[in-house]
Amino acid sequence: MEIPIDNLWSQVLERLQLELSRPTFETWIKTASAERLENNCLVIRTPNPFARNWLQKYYINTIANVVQDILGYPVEIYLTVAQGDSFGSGVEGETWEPPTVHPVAVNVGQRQNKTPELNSKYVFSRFVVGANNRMAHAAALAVAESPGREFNPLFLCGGVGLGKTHLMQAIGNYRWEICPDSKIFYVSTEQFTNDLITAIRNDSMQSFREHYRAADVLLVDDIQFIEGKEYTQEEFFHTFNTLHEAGKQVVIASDRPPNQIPRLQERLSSRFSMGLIADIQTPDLETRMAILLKKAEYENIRLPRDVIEYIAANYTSNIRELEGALIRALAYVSIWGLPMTVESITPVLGTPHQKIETTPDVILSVVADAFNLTVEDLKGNSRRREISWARQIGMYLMRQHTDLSLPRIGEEFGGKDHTTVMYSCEKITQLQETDQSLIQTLRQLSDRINMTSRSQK
Ligand SMILES: Nc1ncnc2c1ncn2[C@@H]1O[C@H](COP(=O)(O)OP(=O)(O)OP(=O)(O)O)[C@@H](O)[C@H]1O
Repeated sequence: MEIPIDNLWSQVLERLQLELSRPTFETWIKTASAERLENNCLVIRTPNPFARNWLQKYYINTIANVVQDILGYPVEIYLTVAQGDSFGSGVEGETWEPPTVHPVAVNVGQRQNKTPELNSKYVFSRFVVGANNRMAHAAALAVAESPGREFNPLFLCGGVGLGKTHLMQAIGNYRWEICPDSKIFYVSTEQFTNDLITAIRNDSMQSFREHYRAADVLLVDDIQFIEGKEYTQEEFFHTFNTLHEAGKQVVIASDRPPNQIPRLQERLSSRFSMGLIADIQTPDLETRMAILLKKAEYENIRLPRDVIEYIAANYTSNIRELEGALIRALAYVSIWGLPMTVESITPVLGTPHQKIETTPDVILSVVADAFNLTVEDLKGNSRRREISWARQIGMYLMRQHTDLSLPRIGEEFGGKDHTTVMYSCEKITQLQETDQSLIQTLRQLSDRINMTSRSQK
């Protein structure tokens, strides 16, 4: 017999209250409610789109595990947004929808599990055209309208997070709109190499070649990673030639022009240059503001002009970071019920040196919570990999967020030596030079530390 929904939810709350820190529980879990349980799907209602996104990102697995424990069978969790959310955003009764993706038919050798997909948000209508990307945009549109003609290959190049993937996938999405049967293959260079290795290992080179050479439009991302990979270059050269000769479109994205990719075979470099090389520069202030406006428009949110200007002025070189800043600002004001003003969002977007007063306990509990550990784990002596990793991150964050000396931080972590703290801080600092996801994790943890500290004032 099915358990009544209210009963189920109160059991879930009881369990989560024990598992999660108080601020996390109060902010994200307590404000949500269970709506119905149907066909092994539990629908949970959240107060606003940001709470939904946050739960989706950080706590969906924890909730699913607890529900499974209680019910004795696995359920899928669907998150919806309550009518009339606290932003007055006009998003009414928004329901959870699975993201629309266009799966690309892939069947190379044994590889069935990884299906590259096009992001349905990466369309031309969502791309803001400015002086920095005008040519790349026009070329992409021309290719989308008549593939295999004028610009073949189209080689898009530009720095990190400036819209290469967006434009490239917009071509794919556009083609799909017009011609749903066309074979659009989007692949990262790394994936191409992995497919090749799998095909060699499984003795299925024939199907690997047939697969890639059947594309109507081949979109290859991050081609700079092909450097020095002789066999991948060889195979890609032949794939490219076959497609090009058959009048099929190839679009390539890279963080630099072909002639600056080291250890790239000359014949490939010259083929990459025989169509059009269109570069994307960093956007100017007006374009960055227009991007924020467009983003807000799609999210149904009204943003004051000075807020847009403030964010755009502070995030100049990477649009992914610009978007991230907007999302963080929105989450912050939503959670604390603040008005959307420059003053409200400064603490969360301010410079890293702007510290909100916090305590070691807050940092310990935020870090423990984020890694599904306990504060005792962080203070203990276990050398289990996940525990020492979380401990190193915790030490680094304590150094960043407080004025405590290295020995004092060591004490907070159960009496560790100051050299251990120093080593951890140096290691985490160094890793950030190459690890984007670590930077993001640290930023999210910093936000949570700031939010929690603010709530305890
Ligand atoms: N002109 C634009 N208008 C609207 N959104 C944009 C624009 N340029 C980039 N973006 C957004 O910025 C984010 C990063 O873009 P994208 O992933 O395409 O960058 P990229 O150049 O491929 O980065 P990487 O080098 O890391 O692969 C995406 O969310 C994208 O939608």
